[in-house]
Amino acid sequence: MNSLSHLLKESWALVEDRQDKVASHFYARMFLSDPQLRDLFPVHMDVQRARLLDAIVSSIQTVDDPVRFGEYLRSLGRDHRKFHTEPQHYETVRFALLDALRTYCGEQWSPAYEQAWRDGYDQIAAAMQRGAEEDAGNPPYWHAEVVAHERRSRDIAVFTCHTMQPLEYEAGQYLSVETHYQPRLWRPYSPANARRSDGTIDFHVRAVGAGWVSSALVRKLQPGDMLKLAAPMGSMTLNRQSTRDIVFVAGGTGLAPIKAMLEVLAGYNRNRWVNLFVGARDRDDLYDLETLLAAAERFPWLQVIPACSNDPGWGGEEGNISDVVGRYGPWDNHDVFVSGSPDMVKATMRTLAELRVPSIRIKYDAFGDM
Ligand SMILES: NC(=O)C1=CN([C@@H]2O[C@H](COP(=O)(O)OP(=O)(O)OC[C@H]3O[C@@H](n4cnc5c(N)ncnc54)[C@H](O)[C@@H]3O)[C@@H](O)[C@H]2O)C=CC1
Repeated sequence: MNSLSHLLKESWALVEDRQDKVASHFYARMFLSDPQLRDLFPVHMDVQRARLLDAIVSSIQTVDDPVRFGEYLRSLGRDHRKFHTEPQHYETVRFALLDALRTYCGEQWSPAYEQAWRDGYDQIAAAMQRGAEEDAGNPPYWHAEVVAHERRSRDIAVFTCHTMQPLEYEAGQYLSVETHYQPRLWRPYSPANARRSDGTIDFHVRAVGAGWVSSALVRKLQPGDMLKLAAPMGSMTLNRQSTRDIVFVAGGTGLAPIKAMLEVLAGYNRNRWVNLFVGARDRDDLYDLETLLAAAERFPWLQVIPACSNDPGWGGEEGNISDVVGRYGPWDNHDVFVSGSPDMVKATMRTLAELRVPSIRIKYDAFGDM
């Protein structure tokens, strides 16, 4: 660890257990110095409170690996164009961040910490601004009209929208979505299809307890509604050069990006065997099984293994998908893609480690509950 990242981690550890208070102070300072910034955030700040600070702190802590995170930060900068972020906003955030840290570290704050946070923040801000500049030819976000909406289970919906301008993304990536039912709350979802020439995109969404956006997308959204979609992010994409067989592991609506990659493979694959493991709580939640089984009939290289974790006797594999994939191994010579809740991803990574799958062959994009 170089000294910059050591100083950042050491100083963050001093306030980590009071991060709620650090966040409140940070937002208060930010809105005080630039009241117009308040308009960029949702009405109910409690939902948002942890997000921006979390993102900054975890980004800053990656400064010791600029190659790996450079692209991530640039895409974050592109994504932030949806907020109409201006260069002076980065200054305001920097001021508020340092003030919050200084206040909560108290006497333990030192000039070395101050310099480390300034340098770390400047590096991420510069990478994000570069990303935003490179994307200047695209709109800050895309308008899309909902053209179809279907409830597939108690709380899962599949809907299709049509973007007014072309939106380029790679199968496996995600983009943030905003609906007028929950203004200024952006949540990430993955297109569930390869890019189409007609500009339509499918999304799979489950309404989860506190997820206001996901609930609105499942329960209120209807054809004719408009959505905003921000720039694509994420690195869970296919490598066309690879000749290795593939294992896809999907938990719940984490199936969406995997289905998009499967569609891309359907266009060119001849000789890579593909095993698709799909986990759901019960039979009702296997909301796309018929389409997947039809694809397996059509493509001899595809095998679909569905499993239910909470539906004893449903007639197929039982248990968490992370365990089911382990029962079918070894997978040490495969490219593996994992998509689902953060806990599902973690459990699957443990199984894959036990099966000695090299981590360099595993791709995942973990993002929080939606
Ligand atoms: N909608 C989208 O476009 C995308 C969604 N996701 C994520 O996928 C997740 C989908 O959630 P739900 O549909 O509610 O899934 P869920 O909670 O119903 O879980 C589905 C299956 O995943 C496995 N699983 C869940 N928790 C596990 C654990 N702790 N250990 C091992 N296996 C576990 C089990 O096999 C379970 O049956 C969300 O967290 C979402 O953020 C990820 C990528 C894209």
